[in-house]
This record gives sequence, C-alpha cells and structure tokens, in this order.
Amino acid sequence: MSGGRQVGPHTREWVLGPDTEYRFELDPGTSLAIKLVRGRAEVFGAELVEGKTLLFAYEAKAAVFTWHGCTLEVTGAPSTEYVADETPMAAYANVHVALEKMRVRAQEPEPASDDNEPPRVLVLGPENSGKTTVCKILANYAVRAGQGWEPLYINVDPSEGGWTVPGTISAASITVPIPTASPATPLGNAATSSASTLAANALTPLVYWYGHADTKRNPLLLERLIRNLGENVGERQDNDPEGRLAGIIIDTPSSFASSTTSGADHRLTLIRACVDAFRINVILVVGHEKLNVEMQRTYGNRMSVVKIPKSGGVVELDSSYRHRVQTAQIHNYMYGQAFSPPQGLGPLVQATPGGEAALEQRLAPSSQVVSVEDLVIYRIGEESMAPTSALPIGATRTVSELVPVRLDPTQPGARLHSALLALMHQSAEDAERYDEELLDMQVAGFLALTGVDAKARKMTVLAPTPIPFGGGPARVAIVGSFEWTEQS
Ligand SMILES: Nc1ncnc2c1ncn2[C@@H]1O[C@H](COP(=O)(O)OP(=O)(O)OP(=O)(O)O)[C@@H](O)[C@H]1O
Repeated sequence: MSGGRQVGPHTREWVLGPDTEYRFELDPGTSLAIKLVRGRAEVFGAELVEGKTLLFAYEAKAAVFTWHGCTLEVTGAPSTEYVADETPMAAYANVHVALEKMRVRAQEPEPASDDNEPPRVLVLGPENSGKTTVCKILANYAVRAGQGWEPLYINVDPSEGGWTVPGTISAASITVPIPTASPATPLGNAATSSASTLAANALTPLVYWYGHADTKRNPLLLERLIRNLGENVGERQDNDPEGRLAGIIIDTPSSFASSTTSGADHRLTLIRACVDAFRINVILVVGHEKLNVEMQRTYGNRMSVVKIPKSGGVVELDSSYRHRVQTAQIHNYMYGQAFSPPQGLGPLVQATPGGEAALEQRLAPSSQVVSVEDLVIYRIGEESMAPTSALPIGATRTVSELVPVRLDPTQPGARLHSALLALMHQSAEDAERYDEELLDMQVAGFLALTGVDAKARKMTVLAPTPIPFGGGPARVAIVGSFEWTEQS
C-alpha cells in the first residue's frame, strides 16, 4: 500500500491517477481535512471545489474518487487510508446514463406509456453492500447533470436517520449534491430541526414515524407507512409534472435482502409495498446474485432488474458502530454538531463539513414543562393490557400490531422516561379523529421526555425549538423504542 507524501507534520499529499479513489476511515473523536489542490474529484458523486477544504468527523468512512486524476492534501490521522484503483464507479456511471435517458425520454410530448416514464429506482442489497452510497451517487449525478433535475430521495431504512432521527421513513427533493461529512447527518441537514440555524442546503423532508430500527419489529406498521408515504409522494408528483421527470431513488434496509431468516414473507411483502407505492420501474441489486435472480423472476417481466457490483471500499459496520451512529443522529437532531478541525490545520483555513454551510452547527434545544393532558402519548401495537384471566371465557388476548394504545406517563409501567417521542403533525380537522388515524399522520418534530412529575401530572420535554402546548386541542406524540441519552 503506497502512502501519501508528507508535506507537513500532520499533512500528506496524495496524487491520484484516473479512475482511482482515496479511501479513509476515522476513529471516534478524530477529524480529517481534505483539500483538492489540483484536478477534479468527488465524494460519492458530490464534486469538490478546488482550493476548498472539507472536514469529515464522527467516525466517517468515505472515499474521494477522481475520473481524470487529481492531487489531494489530507490533514489528520485516519485509522485507515489508502488509494484503490479498482472501483465500481464506471458501472454506476453507466446506470446514471441509463436513468438520464429515461428522464429525457419522459420529457418528450408523446402520450405517457410505460416506455417513457421517468426512472423510479429501488436499490436493494445485503448489509454493508453500499446501498446508501449508490443512492447518493445516483442522486448527486442527477443533480449535477445540468438539467435542473431535483430527484426525490426516499429512505425506507428505519435504522438510518436520513434527514432526522432513526426510526423514520422519509422523502425529500434533492436540490444540491448530498454531502458526506458525518454519519450523524448521512443525507445532510434538514430544515425541521431548528429554523434558526438553517443551512442554505437544508431540506424539508416528508417524515413518517415507525419508531424502531428493526423492520421485523412491526412489519405491518412499516408496510402501512410505506404505502402512506407512497400516496403522499404520488400526490405531490401528480401536482408537479416537471418535478416528477427527475424520478425517484429509494434506499432500502438490508433486511429486504436477507432471505435466510424466518421473516422472509415480510421481506417480500415490504419489497412489494415499495414497488406498488412508488410505482417502481427499475430495481438495482447491489452485489447479490441470489437476490438478483429472485427479483428477476418476480419483477423481470415488467421492469428492468439490474445487478450492479459492490464496491470493495464499503466498510463493514458492526452493531456497536451502528448504535453509536443512531445515538449521534438523535443527539445531532437536538444539539446540532460541531466539527473540530484536525491538528495541523492552520487557523486561517476556511474548512466546511462536507460542503455544508457552517463549521459550527450548534443548536440550543429548549426544555419545557407540559401537562399530561396537553401532550397525549401513544404506543403503536401494544398488547391489550387485560390479564388473560380477566377475559371472557373463550376470548383470546388481542394483540394487534396496528392498535395505538394511550399511555399514562405518570404510571411507572408506561416506561416512558428518556423516551424519544415523535410529535405528530395535526391539522384542525384532526381534533375529532379515530385513534387509528394516528398511524397515517406525518411527523412535525421530535421530543425527548426527560422527566415526569406524577403528582403534578406534568412532564419535562426537550425539543430543538419551543413548542406551543395548551390553549387548543392536545398534541399527540408516539413513542417507539429509541431512548434519549444526553451524551452523544
Ligand atoms: N468506496 C468507499 N470507500 C470508503 N468507504 C466507503 C465506500 N463506499 C461506502 N463506504 C462507507 O461504507 C459504509 C457502508 O456503506 P453504506 O452505508 O452505503 O452501505 P449500506 O449497504 O447502505 O449499509 P446498511 O447495511 O446500513 O444498509 C459507509 O460508512 C460508507 O460511507
């Protein structure tokens, strides 16, 4: 493995040949600064600007790829760094070209048919195959194509935070290339966290709350949310004929690809839910022959199913890393994140995290006290609490995955302390609603329940910005299985 040329105590220069990439992995608590000195280069499809320094932190793992060669100046001490001359970028670029042809064809004024639909792409693959990276690259190439495309990026992997916190599925139009500075903000910043520190490239995503990282925990709920998101996206696209031409790119959970578990049925049901809900017309399978054959058999007669190679650079992420990242994503939602430049980066260097607006993205969340009558909390899919002995003879305990159960936070059995809550988006018509309609509501924001005073029937909640409670219908929140911890 050849190394970079030392050009300062903490800085190395890497000269990259055409079609190669500089890969790195960071340890906790470290950061890395990369400056493009000469040539052209990109991080997962997002172009670097010559002379500008980019910062990476929070255990980021990524690569700077160049089509025609470049020189990079790298400051900091990654745990791993090397240049790879074998990458799947040519294959990914071919996919982009094919998608671009579909977009252009969809612009033509011939009557709409299956042959001139914009690309609606479902990306499938096993754990650590690089699905998210492929989605980013394809979305970023579309944004860079110079046609004004704003593809819709959809994340249906609840173990990833997307633009907000883990436990969600979400969609947003991509208007500027997605940066890769920190796994705490895998898709860049969202405007929903705090309006006061809006980055210019912050997005307003559509968000639904599933509440868990694991798709097997409540597949019925996930399926319903996928269909809700699909309906919402479909309506938006029908009202925006220009916008829909850029198409859709969907990142999926790795459980959709793991056929050996007993949850195989759910897996296929959830894939079908995505195919129907988002009217998928292209399936990309990242490096998995068996899944590719399975998808060819099921969907090959009505859409393109294409196997694409996995990158040798994808890092195997273990469960403790994933847990740390989820905690960091929740923490980032409340507090934002600050990037400390690595040792050796001159004080005058203007560095930005992954191309985002500011080095300091600190938020000041507000803690507020709310009465339990003004914030009503539900859990979805709790077993009915009546003991079996209290049920009429012959009746079985009802266990429904889709029943919202109202919780009393003042009861110790509610297990709500330190819970992360999704605050639902309520409209005036929602004042009179059926409990089941809670399942179809979008998320307005997230709260952490940090204290309960049972006697006073009050709770303390933390949110990025103050939320008006009281003086109207009660607000509704849903709890999942994520906990709030102060330290990230
Ligand atoms: N070419 C590369 N060089 C270095 N790191 C990479 C490369 N491609 C991907 N990675 C990193 O590898 C990790 C896993 O990639 P990614 O998240 O795309 O995989 P995934 O299949 O979506 O994961 P999951 O199992 O969570 O669904 C990420 O940290 C990503 O930034």
